[in-house]
Amino acid sequence: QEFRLQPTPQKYISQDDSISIPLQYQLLSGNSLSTGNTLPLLRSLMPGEAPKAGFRIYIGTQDDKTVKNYRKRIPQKPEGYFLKIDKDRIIIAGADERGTYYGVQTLAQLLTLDKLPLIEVSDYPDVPYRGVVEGFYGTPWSQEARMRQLEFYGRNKMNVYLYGPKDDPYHSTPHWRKPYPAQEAEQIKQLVDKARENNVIFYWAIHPGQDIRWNEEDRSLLLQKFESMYQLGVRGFAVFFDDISGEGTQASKQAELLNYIDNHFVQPKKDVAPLVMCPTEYNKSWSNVKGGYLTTLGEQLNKDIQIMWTGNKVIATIDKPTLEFINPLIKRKAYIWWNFPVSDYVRDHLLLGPVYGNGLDVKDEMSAFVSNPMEHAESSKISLYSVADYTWNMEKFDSNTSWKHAIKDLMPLHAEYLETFAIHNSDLGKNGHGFRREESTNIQPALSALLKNYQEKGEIDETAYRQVAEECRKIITSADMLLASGNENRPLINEISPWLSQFKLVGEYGKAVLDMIRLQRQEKAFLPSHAHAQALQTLMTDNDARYPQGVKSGSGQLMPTFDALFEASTQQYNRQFHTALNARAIYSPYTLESNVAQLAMLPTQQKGKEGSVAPSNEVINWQADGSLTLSMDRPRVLASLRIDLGAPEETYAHFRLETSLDGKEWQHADLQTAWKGHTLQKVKVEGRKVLKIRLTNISGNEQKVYFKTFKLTEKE
Ligand SMILES: CCCC(=O)N[C@H]1/C(=N/OC(=O)Nc2ccccc2)O[C@H](CO)[C@@H](O)[C@@H]1O
Repeated sequence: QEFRLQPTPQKYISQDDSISIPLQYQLLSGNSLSTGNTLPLLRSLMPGEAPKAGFRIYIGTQDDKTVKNYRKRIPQKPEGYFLKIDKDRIIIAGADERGTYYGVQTLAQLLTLDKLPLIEVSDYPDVPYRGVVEGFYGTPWSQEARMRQLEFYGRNKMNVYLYGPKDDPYHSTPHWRKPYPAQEAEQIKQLVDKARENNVIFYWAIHPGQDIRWNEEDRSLLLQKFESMYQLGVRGFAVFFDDISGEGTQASKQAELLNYIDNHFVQPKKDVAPLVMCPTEYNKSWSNVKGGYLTTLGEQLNKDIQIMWTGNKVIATIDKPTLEFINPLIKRKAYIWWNFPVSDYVRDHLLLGPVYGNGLDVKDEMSAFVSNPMEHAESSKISLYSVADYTWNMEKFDSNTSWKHAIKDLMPLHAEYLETFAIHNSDLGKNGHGFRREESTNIQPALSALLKNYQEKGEIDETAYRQVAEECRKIITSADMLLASGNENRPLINEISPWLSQFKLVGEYGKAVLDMIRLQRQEKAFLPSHAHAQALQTLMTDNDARYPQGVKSGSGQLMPTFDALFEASTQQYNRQFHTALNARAIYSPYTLESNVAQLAMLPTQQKGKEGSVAPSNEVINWQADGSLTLSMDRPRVLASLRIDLGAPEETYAHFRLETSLDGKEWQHADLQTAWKGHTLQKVKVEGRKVLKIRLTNISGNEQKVYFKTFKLTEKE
């Protein structure tokens, strides 16, 4: 693709002329820039500063006399800037310090061209706060990953990063009251310094709700913790009340605490960004408007306190009606927490597709738009690049153009291969939130034409066949090219390599299945392709041992089509040659349904005769009457069932275990008698034929348990 500025500027005028990049220049900079990272950035980009040089660079904010002649050209918007490149000078004039910094970031992109175009850019962001909330369940990002992220945000004009990883014990229960130990504190300080260098506001979030008490003591402990973070350099603070139950959920208490923090900490400090809070009712499907939680916050919270919102559901795209619902209730513009590309509820999938589905007409209805990303930091950059683009200049946002450039930005030398990989690894698969994404859009018409013609008429659509064969070749090549891409983006390849290996198998499987439908009338030649296809199916399901969360690739369109063609051609062959070849593609025959949200996200796995639900690494808040149901694709005879809730014996008395052959009639299975003294229950289900297994909390109260083992073995 041709060159573009990222994000798309509000106004860009080109004189269709250019100059060679000045090797020497005289710098006239305003006093306002004497601190901060704007001048260091400029000097790192253009090292030829010389007092007597003819070429001049004028840089400053609108109060500086160095840019007073251009004052009127500066957009009067926060973070706005005016950038002009002329034959003998460059002017970078910002409405404020961050705007000037952004002007330099835009210049940095132009300096990657062979010659500097003579242009004028008048630019500013549509959405005031733009960035990322590290707010997912699962392995928090590493220090190195976070440092790289902050540089990425500086380059893409994102101005906030909210630190709130659910699994950091000092962010949430049990240690939110305690200061960080020295080592972790030093790491936070490093991040804060890196954020300042990239003009990003580092927000530190606290998640006290699970056990906060509404008293003087906890309030002062929370303020002391904020004070200790302030000493580390933190200048942005957030309080998250999401995913909690009990006392902590009262709106008036939450408002009282937040106003106190605002009045006694944020305002008096003068150099702290507006306080941000995440409400307990943070999406429409969970809100009970009549209950008054949101209106209480709206009425009682100080006006400058920001209130987060994920939309009509936990995972949802944001459109005008979404904001027309929430803004009047909270009496301010919602601070959008967008739960994409977060994948902590579909950890076997990578979400690398385009950012789409959010309204382009909502720039004035939100105070912020921050993305909750995947635990895979580098992989998340495909989406984050587009979020930066969307929030800076919303009306000009083009999902597909942005996606292509995001990929080129991530791996310029392997962009075409990464694009092939990304387009086939974008859907989430079935999940508890019901949120899906398009996948394999480039080849989807050929896949459905090929399958339709074959299934309905037993014929091969030659055009579709050729296109699918070509795509399989590209898939195999792309996987190898990316795995062998060396150090272009080693951190990215380290994250995605399990999926790259799986992706290659998907390509091979497609080729084998195409051979099968081609050779289906040839009694001997068909067999090796059938055998190879089965071998590939086995290899594609075997990876679970190495990766407990599972590794799925091409699960939206490619695999369902290839599996359907495998089954149809084998059935056809069996009919024609009176054989009994296995005509069932191996895929996980187990599906999980649960109304316990933290369980609903867990993938199921099959290894030979073993079927299991992936273990969870967090405490499960198993609500009263909450249940988990494991369903098979067909009735199977059990040899054993092992359940480990990581809790003492008596806990199992709170649960009822049942099996069913039809999903209607349920038989009790005894959890208690199986195994004295250990937490691992070996349930006596020997020889029982089941279609479904269900575990229910019948205690009438919420149970806190671990979900360590839920594993069945089938009889041979
Ligand atoms: C303002 C947004 C709060 C939020 O989204 N919280 C979590 C979140 N909460 O969603 C739930 O469904 N949470 C939940 C519901 C009931 C019981 C326990 C957790 O979903 C995201 C995707 O899984 C997680 O990454 C988030 O940390």
